[in-house]
Amino acid sequence: MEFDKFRTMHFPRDVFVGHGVIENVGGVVSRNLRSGSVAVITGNTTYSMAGRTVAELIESSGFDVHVHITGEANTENLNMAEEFCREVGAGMVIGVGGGTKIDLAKKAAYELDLPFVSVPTSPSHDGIASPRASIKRSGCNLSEEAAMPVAIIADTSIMVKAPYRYLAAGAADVISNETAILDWKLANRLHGEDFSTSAAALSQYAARELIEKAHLIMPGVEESVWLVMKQILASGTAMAIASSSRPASGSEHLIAHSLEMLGAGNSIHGEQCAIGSVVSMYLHGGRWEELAETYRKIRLSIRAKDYNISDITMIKALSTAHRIRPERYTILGERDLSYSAAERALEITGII
Ligand SMILES: NC(=O)C1=CN([C@@H]2O[C@H](COP(=O)(O)OP(=O)(O)OC[C@H]3O[C@@H](n4cnc5c(N)ncnc54)[C@H](OP(=O)(O)O)[C@@H]3O)[C@@H](O)[C@H]2O)C=CC1
Ligand SMILES: O=C(CO)COP(=O)(O)O
Ligand SMILES: [Zn+2]
Repeated sequence: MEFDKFRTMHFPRDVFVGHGVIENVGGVVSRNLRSGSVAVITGNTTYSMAGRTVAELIESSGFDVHVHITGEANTENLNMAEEFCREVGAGMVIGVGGGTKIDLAKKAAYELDLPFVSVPTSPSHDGIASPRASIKRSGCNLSEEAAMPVAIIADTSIMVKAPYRYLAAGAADVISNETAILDWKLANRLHGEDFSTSAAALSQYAARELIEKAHLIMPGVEESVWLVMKQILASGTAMAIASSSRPASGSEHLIAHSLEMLGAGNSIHGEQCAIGSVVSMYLHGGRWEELAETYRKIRLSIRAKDYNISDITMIKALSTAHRIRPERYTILGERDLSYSAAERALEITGII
């Protein structure tokens, strides 16, 4: 019998995590830059937190470096980042910042076929170590294929300075893998969707580690950033194995995306995923109370009103979330949840 299964996976060749690892940036450039200059994509705040240091370290290693300061991850800023890389003759793109700067750099590098290096300054979600980028297109921010970092330099002494809320959100993004895996298994059982045992095991391991160690996730503690960052890396690797966000994105992410489109108040990605995972676990008939308790331990609210999300918006977001990515089957099914069923699920779980 002929064996015609194949899959291509891309992994980083260097991963540096911990105190002061930013010092490794010069070495990373010399190992990965074949020709041209280095383009550093960063933000206003993150330039002073880390972007400037990255540029100085690269320059003092003898390379030509150019800095581009940008804003949110939308198509306009992506086009400008690509244009900048072309103008400066970039042979490598380095993203220094939170999720938005990493995604712009990652997608620009992918479009220009250049090596990409991720220097996250905030542990806000697992996209900082994955081959996926979320570029806002027509109000939607589903992740899309992008460059896998050739190197990740996650300096915990910089990341601990980001507001604690981002650390809790990053942890929640990984913890919410619990429901993503249940959804993936369901899609495999009901529709024969391809399932990777290794990607699922890694993704679930990352979530379980953070659930078991939630009491150690605290504001202002570098060790907590280390703990979460390790599992962000594991979750990103699971997505690299699957060449898809499937191991880390199921119904809870559909609810998060649905909220983004309908009005997510002042919530950020990981907080939306936390809310989504609790109600989704309830719909799966699983231990949603364990998830709710874990989020309480890491000081992350799952109450919609704490983010200025109205009950009506929350109910509508849950009820219609399945429409967002119809090809990715989840517990939300293929029809809108009835208003009363969605309302009941959200009331029982304490979200509204
Ligand atoms: N690729 C993927 O798979 C995923 C991507 N996303 C996307 O990621 C984005 C959200 O990322 P997120 O990190 O929350 O948002 P931002 O990149 O906007 O960062 C949030 C804020 O934190 C600041 N900041 C970052 N690091 C530090 C630090 N060390 N100290 C002080 N301030 C800091 C940033 O400054 P500055 O102004 O300099 O940027 C910014 O003002 C969204 O676009 C979302 O769609 C979400 C999930 C998955
Ligand atoms: O946020 C992600 C994984 O945590 C990416 O998920 P999406 O592909 O649903 O955008
Ligand atoms: Zn996510």
